[in-house]
Amino acid sequence: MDELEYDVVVVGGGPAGENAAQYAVEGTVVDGRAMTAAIVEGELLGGECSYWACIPSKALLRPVSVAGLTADLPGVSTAHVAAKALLERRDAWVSHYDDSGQQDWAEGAGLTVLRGTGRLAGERTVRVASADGDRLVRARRAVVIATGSAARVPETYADALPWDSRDATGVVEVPERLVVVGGGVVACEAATWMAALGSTVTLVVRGHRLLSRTEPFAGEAVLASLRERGVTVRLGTSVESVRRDSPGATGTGRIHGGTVTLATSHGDLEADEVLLAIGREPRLDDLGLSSVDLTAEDVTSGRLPEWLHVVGDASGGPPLTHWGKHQGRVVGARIAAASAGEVAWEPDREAPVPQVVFTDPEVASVGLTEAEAREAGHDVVVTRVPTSSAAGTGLLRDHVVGDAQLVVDARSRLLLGATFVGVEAGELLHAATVAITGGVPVHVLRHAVASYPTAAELWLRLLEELPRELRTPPA
Ligand SMILES: Cc1cc2nc3c(=O)[nH]c(=O)nc-3n(C[C@H](O)[C@H](O)[C@H](O)COP(=O)(O)OP(=O)(O)OC[C@H]3O[C@@H](n4cnc5c(N)ncnc54)[C@H](O)[C@@H]3O)c2cc1C
Ligand SMILES: NC(=O)c1ccc[n+]([C@@H]2O[C@H](COP(=O)([O-])OP(=O)(O)OC[C@H]3O[C@@H](n4cnc5c(N)ncnc54)[C@H](O)[C@@H]3O)[C@@H](O)[C@H]2O)c1
Repeated sequence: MDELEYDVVVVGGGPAGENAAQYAVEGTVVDGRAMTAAIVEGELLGGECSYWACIPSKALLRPVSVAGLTADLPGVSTAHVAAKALLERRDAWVSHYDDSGQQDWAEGAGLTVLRGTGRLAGERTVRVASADGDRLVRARRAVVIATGSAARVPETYADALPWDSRDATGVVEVPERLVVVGGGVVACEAATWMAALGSTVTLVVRGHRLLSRTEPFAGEAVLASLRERGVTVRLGTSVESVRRDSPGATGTGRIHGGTVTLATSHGDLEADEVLLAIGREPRLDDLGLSSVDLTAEDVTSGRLPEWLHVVGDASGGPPLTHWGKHQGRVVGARIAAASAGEVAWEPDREAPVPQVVFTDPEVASVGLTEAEAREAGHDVVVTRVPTSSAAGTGLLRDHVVGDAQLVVDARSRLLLGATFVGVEAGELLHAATVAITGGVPVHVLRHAVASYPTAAELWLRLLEELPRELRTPPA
């Protein structure tokens, strides 16, 4: 069997793994020699994000959102979604599922790409299996697990071959009637683009609200908007069994067989396809963890030997590309510093996790919700204003929906969390992330002047709503 050796071996070439490898080797010279790293990738370099998740979903959603905007903006003619052109835009953004551009990037960054499936085969050792045979790859310094996550498919659904998020982002055949199970991010975003492509969408949600990890007002705004665009949303509804006529593995994005019948707690539903969007799980099975006496739980709880690291969705942390990339940069820098006998600098304050849900209206949040902050024992002050309350947001379209909210700790005067719903929500969020990361007290934040008339003036509205005693420095 061929044997290879690198300083760092990263298993999984998604955004998290790519960043870990890049930061480990970038400019790092040890004993007069540049650090080397290999990325082991079993499918497409660039990972789920580039081909089946963030990129195709946002390529599909942006024109839908712009078309909605033109219908609400006098002075321009109203645009309509053209399904074929929309799917072509998606295909262009996923480079027609060809990763040669990513391969070029990796080589340019000095990284070696090993094609095949990686499994741990003892300490600092990865066995890479491919059609050309197996290779044993040894890591002089570190191995990084960056294998991402896979959609959850419970037994109840398995025989019906439901769509998962890969089918929804890679849609080729648009089902006439689509049932989406789940009320989270994938469900809300996919319902938006599938309805725009012409499906009659029914969202079946087990809980009593959408986007349950965000502030209730955010889920309510998305619920109203989905209903307005013709999506039927059934809250508090559980799926008890699923039956399908002649299921068939027809390929990603194609309808997987005949009519699907879902028996729910509120009666039967029939559809041409069912999209399962009920969460994801770290991809840690079949990774050879037992060869180093570890379990999947050891990995997700961080109980790892010093030579082994985990980043991205595989870590069990927030399954978001930017978070996985951040973990990748931190771990890569730690490996680089340790190789040089140094310790990488890291801030004391834990970085907050931002997220933008690209529904229309957008939902953007960072840090703690009001409920989470109270549960954590903070002395909480909440300030909330309509998103329409700044001239800069009002100018952007005729009907500005949604609210913006800050959650502040009254004792420290620090921002604990922020939620923006509506126009420019995703862009308004970063100021909150900066304020939390930098520990900027709200009485100082009031002096960060936003230009008139931009959406950022919403910050002024929010900070003006704070109680007077929080608007000036403590005596
Ligand atoms: C529909 C959808 C939309 C999303 N939209 C967003 C968004 O807008 N913004 C956002 O921040 N996040 C979004 N996410 C989440 C985002 O896709 C993930 O958080 C991100 O892809 C995780 O990156 P990763 O590198 O950890 O894993 P992945 O991107 O999953 O990459 C892991 C890589 O490892 C490879 N691999 C796995 N096992 C092995 C093995 N044993 N050997 C070799 N290779 C292996 C896989 O082939 C894959 O290429 C979305 C997710 C979905 C499902
Ligand atoms: N814009 C973005 O940042 C973006 C977009 C898409 C996905 N993502 C990431 O991908 C991850 C996965 O997304 P997701 O929507 O699949 O998961 P999610 O965790 O956001 O939502 C899952 C939903 O399914 C429900 N659910 C769980 N088990 C169920 C069951 N057995 N039956 C019925 N309902 C059930 C949950 O209550 C929840 O409403 C998210 O956590 C998110 O971080 C991010």
